[in-house]
Amino acid sequence: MKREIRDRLIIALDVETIERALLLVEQLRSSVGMFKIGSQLFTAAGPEAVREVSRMGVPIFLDLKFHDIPNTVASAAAEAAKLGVSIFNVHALGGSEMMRRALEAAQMAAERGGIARPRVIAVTALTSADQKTLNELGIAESPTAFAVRLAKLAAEVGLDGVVASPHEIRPVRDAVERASFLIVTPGVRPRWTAHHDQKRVMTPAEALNAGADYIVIGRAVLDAPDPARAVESIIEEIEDS
Ligand SMILES: O=c1ccn([C@@H]2O[C@H](COP(=O)(O)O)[C@@H](O)[C@H]2O)c(=O)[nH]1
Repeated sequence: MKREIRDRLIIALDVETIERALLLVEQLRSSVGMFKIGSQLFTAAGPEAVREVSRMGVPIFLDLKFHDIPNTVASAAAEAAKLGVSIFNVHALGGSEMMRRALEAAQMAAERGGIARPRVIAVTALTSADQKTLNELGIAESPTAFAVRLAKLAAEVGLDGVVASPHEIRPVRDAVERASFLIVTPGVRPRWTAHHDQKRVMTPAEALNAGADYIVIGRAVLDAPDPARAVESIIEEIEDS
């Protein structure tokens, strides 16, 4: 059971340098299943950050949330596949053609390179968004209805899953019949941390119990004086729940 929980933890390497990222990977690799490289590290250090972390032999979720015209996203998707990441994502708001082209391009690049295709997942409603945020954008639906609608679109296109807040896990599972549909869930907070800018939050245990395949954790671990100890505390909190 303990192994199973560890495998479902993704640590967000939201740091400024490759050196700090590699140190975190070294400290945490035996405690977590995957590492996420997002906008901060990728903008600071580029694809070399992905290559360096990859050299450490750990799976990577490339969280760049591609959202552009289909041709540009397809080209970026091919590059993501060539980097050998396990998962990358696009914004579902880019629409079905954009998502389909991303999937096809990743498939083709992986076949050409003789490597496994990364799983391609879609961001639904950002976990930092609440009803006010959606209203600002002219969206009257609740965050849950909005996220479920986008998840269904991603599933229809054939994507492998979604990024969804803890509050949308059960509704998405109910709406998408595919058992293998991956749900990756940020916006989780152990009992002992602040919510920061995250709005639709639950604890790690609640998110896993609701059916998340993976939970993503950043600041609760990155800001801790001892990141390895913070991960162990999170695992203990999950086991005690
Ligand atoms: O809807 C989303 C999509 C992605 N994220 C990313 O997950 C981590 C969460 O970090 P915390 O410090 O644990 O809040 C971060 O890299 C986000 O870019 C998200 O939070 N919500």
